[in-house]
Amino acid sequence: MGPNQGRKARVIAKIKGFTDLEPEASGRWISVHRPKGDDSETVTVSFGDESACRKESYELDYCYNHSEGNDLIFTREVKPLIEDVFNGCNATVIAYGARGSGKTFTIQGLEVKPGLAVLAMTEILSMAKESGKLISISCYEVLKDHIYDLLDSNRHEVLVMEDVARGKVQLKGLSQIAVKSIEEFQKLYFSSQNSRKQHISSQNSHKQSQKMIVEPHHRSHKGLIIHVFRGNKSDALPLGKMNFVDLAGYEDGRKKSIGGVNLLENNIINKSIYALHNVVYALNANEIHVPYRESKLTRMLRDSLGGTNKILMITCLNSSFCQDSLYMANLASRTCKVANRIIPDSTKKPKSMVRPMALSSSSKSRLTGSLSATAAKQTGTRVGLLGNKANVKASAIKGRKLFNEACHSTKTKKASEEESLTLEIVSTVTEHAMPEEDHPPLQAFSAEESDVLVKTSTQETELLDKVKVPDENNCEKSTPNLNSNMETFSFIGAADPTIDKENNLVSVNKDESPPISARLQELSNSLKLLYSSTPSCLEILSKIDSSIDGRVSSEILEPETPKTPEPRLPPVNDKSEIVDNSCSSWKAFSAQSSRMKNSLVNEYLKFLNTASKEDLKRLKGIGEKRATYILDLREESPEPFKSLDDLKEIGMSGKQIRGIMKKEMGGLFN
Ligand SMILES: Nc1ncnc2c1ncn2[C@@H]1O[C@H](COP(=O)(O)OP(=O)(O)OP(=O)(O)O)[C@@H](O)[C@H]1O
Repeated sequence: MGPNQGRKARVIAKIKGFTDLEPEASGRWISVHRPKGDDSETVTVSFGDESACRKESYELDYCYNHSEGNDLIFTREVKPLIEDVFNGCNATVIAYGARGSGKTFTIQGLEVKPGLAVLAMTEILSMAKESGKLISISCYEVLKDHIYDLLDSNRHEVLVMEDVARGKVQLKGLSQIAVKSIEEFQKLYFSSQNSRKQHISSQNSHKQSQKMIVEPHHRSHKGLIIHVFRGNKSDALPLGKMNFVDLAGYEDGRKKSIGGVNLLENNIINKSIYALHNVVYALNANEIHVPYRESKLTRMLRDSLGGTNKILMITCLNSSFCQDSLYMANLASRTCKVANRIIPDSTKKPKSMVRPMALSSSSKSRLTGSLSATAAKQTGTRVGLLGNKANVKASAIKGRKLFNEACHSTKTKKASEEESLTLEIVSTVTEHAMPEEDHPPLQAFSAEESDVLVKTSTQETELLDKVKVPDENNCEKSTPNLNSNMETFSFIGAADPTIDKENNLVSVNKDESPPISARLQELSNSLKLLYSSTPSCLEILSKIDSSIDGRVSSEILEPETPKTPEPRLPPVNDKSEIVDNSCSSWKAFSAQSSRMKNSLVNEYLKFLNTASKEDLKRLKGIGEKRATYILDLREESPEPFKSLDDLKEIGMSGKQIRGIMKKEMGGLFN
């Protein structure tokens, strides 16, 4: 593996080999410049044939050309990661790129031309045999932000359960099957990856499957997890794991026709590709806030991405002209960059190269799936409420990253260390404040319940007990297969040393929001504080409240942390004093008040975007029907409510919305 410049993720590219249908001459579209040959620290990938007056160039960590095969990529890039896994780290290899760019060929391969996962498994099994380690695998797919178990004949949905305090993730319902030979692995792996169509036709009566039948062009991310244990007995603890992810092909959502592919599905896919790049960018740039929560995939991979774990991003590039490959190379190059690496060439992109990442309006974003809009808003809300400088800084950094052309992280190392230190203290307190035996039960929670902090240690032990290994002496009998009694279990390692402090700390303090009730309470307290220090403000506030109009929703700004006003306050019950002497106080208060209202509006919208059905029904004006409709909207788009105007979509008039907001917010003073 080439030099990594101190970054945890390496971003490389692979130009697809030629198939019989593609003439080799078409490969001239991409050229690679390696200044120091194989030892180049970075390479430049240029697009455009020789006659083109202008070439697009991108800098990446490395690029394998069309004639370089999976064997070479394995030896140089993946093999070193396997050593890390046997030393207790997690590693993740992710292939992404335009449709048909060779992702599956790279990860899975063909029976005669094994892909990286198969080559890795061969090596892992050989190392496990030598060192007496148990190996098991899990296969899953992420379809429209839902995860399904591919080793289970019923394709059960898998739930992501997070032990936020420990930075661990449990994938509840995900099968693990112990494997001892490469043949056994290939049989399981290949059939799991290729058998979805059969599954659909054989499960016609199943509701979920029926849904899939009407969408024959569905695409999904597919993943393989290779689990390495410390020993070879069923009670062995996990040592490390290796993930292989074959992301669904990128396709520009603005194309007039995307070949019959569901636009919404395409947007969800693209959004999750961007989300993954945001996470890798944040990790590479050592940022404090890592936006794991922006997609199901990043949430589920969280414990493999952070800390000392390793990531290999493989950008698969079509060998003949493909605009989507250009986008992907552009994205890869941004992910690859850290603050001190600016590539003059790739910053001069035509507008079309950046538009997919720009902020979009509320209604448009539902179609275009603009990640940056979502990210900025979500983070802003969280940051504003946590009310700490480090958070604000993290938000600012985040807002600038991948999806802002000119800016890069400017956070100094010192600042980062200071922030980490603060976080570490908080984390330690959290750990010690809750004795092991007092941990509440492990809970499965979906995206809408994901703000809840969950502790898992006792359950981990229980789950570990359930790990089953094929009988040493009767491998044939105990080897599970897809159609027989598979040993299905889900667990997370009780003493997994690979979960690092960084990841843990970020989880506790940066990435999690308190539940909505706590967040509203916090705002309520700020308002009460403000009110108690300026009794006359209640009157002013009520005037302001009654003047809330549609503009609030369309002018939602990045919310800021409410601050308790500093200025000296006029005597109680003396309104004339207020009028005469508090012009600047009034301005401060007025600005503060509108910030708080914006915060509340954002919280309200966030709640609508994330809350469970039961919680939704607690809101005034939202009954069973509306709650169900809201959940339906969220199925279609992960964040349907971006401004109060969007509430019109659930049949609420502007007047109703204002009334509801007034009642909800008014309730804070009860
Ligand atoms: N290096 C290569 N050499 C020869 N053929 C290749 C190579 N890479 C890919 N192919 C062939 O190109 C076709 C598309 O490749 P593949 O299915 O891996 O693309 P993909 O990116 O996974 O597609 P999708 O986006 O649809 O998932 C396949 O027929 C595959 O066998």
